[in-house]
Amino acid sequence: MHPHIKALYNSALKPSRLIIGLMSGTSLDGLDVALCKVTGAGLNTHIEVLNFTTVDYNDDYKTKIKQVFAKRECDLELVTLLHPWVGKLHGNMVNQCLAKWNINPASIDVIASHGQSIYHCPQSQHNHKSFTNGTLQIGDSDQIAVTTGITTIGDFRQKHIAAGGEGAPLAVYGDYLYFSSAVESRVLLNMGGIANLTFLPKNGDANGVFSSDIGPGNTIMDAYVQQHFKDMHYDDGAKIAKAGKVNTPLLNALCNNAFFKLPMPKTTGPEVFNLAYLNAAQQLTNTQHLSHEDVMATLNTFTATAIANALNECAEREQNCVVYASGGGIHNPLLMAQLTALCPRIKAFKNTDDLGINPDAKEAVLFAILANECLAGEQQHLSNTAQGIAGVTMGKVSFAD
Ligand SMILES: Nc1ncnc2c1ncn2[C@@H]1O[C@H](COP(=O)(O)OP(=O)(O)OP(=O)(O)O)[C@@H](O)[C@H]1O
Ligand SMILES: CC(=O)N[C@H]1[C@@H]2OC[C@@H](O2)[C@@H](O)[C@@H]1O[C@H](C)C(=O)O
Repeated sequence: MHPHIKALYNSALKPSRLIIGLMSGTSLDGLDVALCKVTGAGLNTHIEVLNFTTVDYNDDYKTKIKQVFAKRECDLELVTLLHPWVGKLHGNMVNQCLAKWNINPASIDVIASHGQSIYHCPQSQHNHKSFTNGTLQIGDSDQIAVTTGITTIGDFRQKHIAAGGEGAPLAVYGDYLYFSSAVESRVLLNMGGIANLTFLPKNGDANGVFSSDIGPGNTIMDAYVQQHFKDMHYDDGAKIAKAGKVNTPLLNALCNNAFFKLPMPKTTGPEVFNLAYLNAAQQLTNTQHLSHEDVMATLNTFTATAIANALNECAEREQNCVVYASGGGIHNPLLMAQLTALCPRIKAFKNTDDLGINPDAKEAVLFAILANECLAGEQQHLSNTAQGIAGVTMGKVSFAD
């Protein structure tokens, strides 16, 4: 037997494994690195996050990725070069974290790497009759494995697509295994660049479970701030939005998009919700003259409205749903206040902290769970074609040498 296969086999047999989850989201703020002790598998999974950090990206990374990010047309040579370059960078970032945490790389069973999404196009979004769904993540796992010396499982989304899914949201698998409750109906709400939710009705009935993107999270607000406010990446504490007034015609135009009319589950991305989307809505409503504060106030309310509509749909399906939020949006006080006001039928708004997972680390932890399932899961517990949940094991294995 190849020694790497033997090592993986031994890892799979252990009662618990050390797995580093890596997530690089659509906000391009940094690489989330979560060192997890994962015990068991399937519905008996237990997670302890031993260390978590976000390694900030420098301007060079952001500039390079933005040249190809969510762009229908771009330099294919640059995409080809970025794939190994991002992988190597992520590998180096893991090495830095391990050194800082004083952890021997040999003690890590595997790295679980999401990579950097650069384009996402479900069938509902592209106009090619001869294609189904597509998504592309760069940051080659072979580079991470060779750079760190640690076996790396990556490229999770392609199997989902191969099995008929849209390649996202994958959160549903980990959310179901880790957060479902027999006594409480839960909605796991993540507000990163794009907002998504997982609906977990109480009683553990897997047939009612689904996960869906629901609209922009921070993506348009971030893009607007970056375009108009020098050296700012986002609207810290919603200070800009709080100083403005919502423009109703612009808000209505922003809310008028085919994506919002599709039933859940569905996926989207910054390919749709971007500055061009805002510009088109401003032109339509003749609101190009608005102050930056008024635009940000309107964008904040647009984001809250789209999220609230989806949460209210969940509240109609199950009474007394409790929302457990995660992602950078939880740090936006205006967004959170609007959500609470717009969702009177949601029993309570909490953070995943209340369930033992740091809300900023949640997505990186989810990929650690997916890698754990790839390695030690005995079978796929969740499968529901009608809800876009492919009953497959995801992830590709890269060895260090
Ligand atoms: N103090 C704060 N005030 C307002 N907004 C904040 C604050 N802190 C973080 N955010 C928002 O959270 C964003 C980062 O969120 P997060 O790291 O969850 O995104 P991501 O993982 O890249 O996204 P995705 O889940 O779509 O892949 C920031 O760009 C910003 O918009
Ligand atoms: C293609 C892609 O990277 N999609 C991300 C993005 O960020 C949030 C939302 O859009 C979600 O669909 C997905 O990530 C999470 C981790 C998921 O798959 O569950």
